[in-house]
Amino acid sequence: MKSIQDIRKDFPILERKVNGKPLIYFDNAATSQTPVQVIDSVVHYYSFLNANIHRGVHTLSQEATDAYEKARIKLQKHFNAKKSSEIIFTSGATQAINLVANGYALILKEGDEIIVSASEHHSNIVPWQFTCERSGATLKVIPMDKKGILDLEAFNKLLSNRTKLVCVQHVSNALGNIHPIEIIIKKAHEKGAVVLVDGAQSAPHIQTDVQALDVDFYVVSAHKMYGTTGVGALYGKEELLSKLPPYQGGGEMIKEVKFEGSTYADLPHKFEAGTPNICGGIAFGSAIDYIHELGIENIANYEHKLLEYATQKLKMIDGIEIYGNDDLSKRTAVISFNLKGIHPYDVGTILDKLGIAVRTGHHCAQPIMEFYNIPGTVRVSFAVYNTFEEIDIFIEGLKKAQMMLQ
Ligand SMILES: Cc1ncc(COP(=O)(O)O)c(CN[C@@H]2CONC2=O)c1O
Repeated sequence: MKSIQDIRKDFPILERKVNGKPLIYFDNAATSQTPVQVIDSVVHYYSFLNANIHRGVHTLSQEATDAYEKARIKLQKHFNAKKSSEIIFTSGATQAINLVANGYALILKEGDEIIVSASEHHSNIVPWQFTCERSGATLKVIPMDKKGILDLEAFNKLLSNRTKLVCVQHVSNALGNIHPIEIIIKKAHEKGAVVLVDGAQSAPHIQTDVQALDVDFYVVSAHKMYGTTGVGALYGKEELLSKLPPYQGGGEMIKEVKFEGSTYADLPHKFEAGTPNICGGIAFGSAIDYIHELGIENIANYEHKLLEYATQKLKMIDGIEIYGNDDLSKRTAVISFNLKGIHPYDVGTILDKLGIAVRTGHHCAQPIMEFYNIPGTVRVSFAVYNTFEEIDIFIEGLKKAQMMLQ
């Protein structure tokens, strides 16, 4: 992998100052920054390719279609899907989950059960509550321990022939814990249940092979993996997507429209109603190229070093409480913590004055905050362009905040 200094040159935003200080961007779990390779892809699209896709007779439309479908193939290869038609472009992980949840709202019935985990992001809880409200199915929750580790014994007891869906995150956005989805998928399949894995926080750091995992649905957001906002993808097994009713009607997704009734397009278009985020999809392909240029293993190994270094420095601060798995080998580079007697929001506000961007609050994981009986946490999350020196500045800033706020 090229040097971190050379990688940083790929991200123009890292030249920014915030409140007169060099930006230290530690909010990568919320959204990653965008390399010039992806920015150039956006500029190129609107400078040379912009046209509506799929049915245009003119050259521009064909070129834009080719670029969009090439990006789909890049995603297929990156996630090792059997077919490119198993990759559905969405506006992000949230829409991808809602697409599946709305379909199953028409399939499930009273007495069926959906299992989620106590660690989920709201995007992988609320859509399933909709599904249950609309179908009469029941939502069950895998509990976690005080380190945020899922209780697999309890999961086994929850599983039954009533279980139709198991929907869990691969990595916790609030704690960074990596969950054992291989075991979860195996156990769920033994009971005939379908598994959706929320890959929003894992895809930027963990190479995911959907066929090896035998996962049924897997969702990602481009903006968390060096792409742009407003685009993501759903992977689904062809045999399941074929049976899933579409929840968005309109152009693109039809074969024939008659007032007496309409027929749907083949995959993937059945689930891609309307004009998609063409530019975002093409730029997503450029983001995948960027990840391959650096090597996802190299990215993860470096981020892990940052995680170890920051954890070791944080643990030396009196009055700090760090949440999540103590075994850093089972974590991505996300650290949620609190300083005794200090509200996370106040810590984040002071760090911002020092040019340091962290996230504070419940991180769209309110059940986790309720479990710990806290209003929220301070969350730092690293990416491949962060440095050990930035961590040192952050630690000094944190100590300053603690002195000011105690
Ligand atoms: C685990 C997880 N699932 C789903 C989502 C939803 O992704 P989209 O917003 O792209 O649809 C997020 C977003 N992560 C939030 C966003 O800001 N900070 C976070 O931790 C997430 O972390």
